[in-house]
Amino acid sequence: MDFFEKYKNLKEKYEEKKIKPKVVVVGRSNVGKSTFVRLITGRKDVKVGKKPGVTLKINEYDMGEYILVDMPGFGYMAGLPKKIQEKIKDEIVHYIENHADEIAAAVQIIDAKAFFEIVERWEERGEIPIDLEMFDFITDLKISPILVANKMDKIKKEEWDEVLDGICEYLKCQPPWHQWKFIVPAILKEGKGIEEIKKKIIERVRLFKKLRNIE
Ligand SMILES: Nc1nc2c(ncn2[C@@H]2O[C@H](COP(=O)(O)OP(=O)(O)OP(=O)(O)O)[C@@H](O)[C@H]2O)c(=O)[nH]1
Ligand SMILES: [Mg+2]
Repeated sequence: MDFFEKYKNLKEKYEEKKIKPKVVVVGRSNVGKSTFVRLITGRKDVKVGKKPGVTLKINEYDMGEYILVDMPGFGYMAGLPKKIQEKIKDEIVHYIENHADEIAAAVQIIDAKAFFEIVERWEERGEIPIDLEMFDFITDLKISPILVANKMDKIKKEEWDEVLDGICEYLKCQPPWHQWKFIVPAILKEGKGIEEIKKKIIERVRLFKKLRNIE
């Protein structure tokens, strides 16, 4: 390979890297972020686990059209010192801030059942629940959200609408939930909801590229 060929390859590689949009996966610890990443990438080496705090590093996966970014969980993690929790949250916030103009979408995953308990507990203390804070943070940066209400298997089918409408209200969106295209109920451990999320990711990635004249 001569010098120019080598240079051309490098340049192409660099440009490819530069223009590939990112899709970040965020959520509290143990909500199913890595379960989702494992499903969508098909990679068996993505660790999932019963204990919170399984993923402590930011991991990037090349999905061809975009880069998928698996984040550590934010918020309380049993057995993890508060200082480390704060450090992780700062890392996530900085990553998103520093890459905001490259992020085509944020897949925010919540545990639909635990969500209410946690939100109420924080509000009683007069604090802004971290899930809502994260949602506001993402949307303030003009990043398109995909909110995945996971672990719906823990909720009776006849209560689904009520629960999803409740989540909607917390996000300051008027119910009914299904008028909002960004909310997806899911049971990721059974692969349910994954196709819907994939479709939404691709829609947003393509729109992102179109608006920026990429390709
Ligand atoms: N009941 C139920 N459990 C699920 C579902 N999806 C994932 N889980 C379980 O939730 C636990 C946590 O899953 P992970 O994917 O490791 O969660 P995470 O958000 O990556 O967690 P951290 O890396 O600790 O932040 C595992 O035991 C999963 O099997 C679901 O749809 N329903
Ligand atoms: Mg994880």
